[in-house]
Amino acid sequence: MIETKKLSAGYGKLQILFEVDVGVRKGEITTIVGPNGSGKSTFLKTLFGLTTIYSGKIYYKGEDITNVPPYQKTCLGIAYLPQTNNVFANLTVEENLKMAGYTVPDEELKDRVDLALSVFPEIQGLLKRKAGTLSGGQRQFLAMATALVRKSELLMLDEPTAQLSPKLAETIFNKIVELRDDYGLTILLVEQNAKRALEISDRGYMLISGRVAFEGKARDLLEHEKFQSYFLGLVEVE
Ligand SMILES: Nc1ncnc2c1ncn2[C@@H]1O[C@H](COP(=O)(O)OP(=O)(O)OP(=O)(O)O)[C@@H](O)[C@H]1O
Repeated sequence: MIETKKLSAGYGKLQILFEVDVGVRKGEITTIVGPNGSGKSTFLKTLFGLTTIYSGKIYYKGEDITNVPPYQKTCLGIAYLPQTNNVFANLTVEENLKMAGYTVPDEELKDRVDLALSVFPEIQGLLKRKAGTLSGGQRQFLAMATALVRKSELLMLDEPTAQLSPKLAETIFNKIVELRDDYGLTILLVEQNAKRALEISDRGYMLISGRVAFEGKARDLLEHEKFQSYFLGLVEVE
């Protein structure tokens, strides 16, 4: 679905990613884990076109989209949900949902909003509330719901469970699984809660200092000695 080939990128002259090869398969959940500052968020930003690319390529459905600007990527079906500022704070929940489908005819927009609300009933009673007044979890639900209204095919989520209670985080993980299983979305996830994220994932990548340290089936990664050691803090990963 989306694939990078030897992708090197950063901010201005500050290089963060070094020849990163990642492949995200259609209909799967792929998770990127790694220590703080290893470049996980930068990788998502780079895929969406928000950093400086020095070399390498990004392919989406086989097409080279390395130099395609963010708004066109949205039109291609790519949704990027950053950790914060992922909704319009000054608009109501309802306005956010309608904005996501502003090019869609009214009748169809209504169907899409109804569908999004059936997946995220948590925001059904909040339609007239300004999005800026929502809790972190409710805002995350709304952000994911707007991707459904837009009919995005690839959803890139940057730490969607950050600062949420364990119970709410679990609900978010369940929604992500639902989006894959019931709506066929392809998901690329960056998560601090690496263990739980890999448990719901098909494939995983570990990024260390801007390089892919290892990759594989999520289950294999969970059982990988290096991974276990790293996350249990038993040994240093080189
Ligand atoms: N806008 C920016 N300008 C310059 N440097 C940045 C910018 N954003 C991030 N960085 C730097 O890029 C490096 C990688 O950061 P990034 O946020 O991608 O890591 P991460 O793996 O997502 O970390 P975390 O788990 O802490 O969110 C860090 O050294 C960070 O300071």
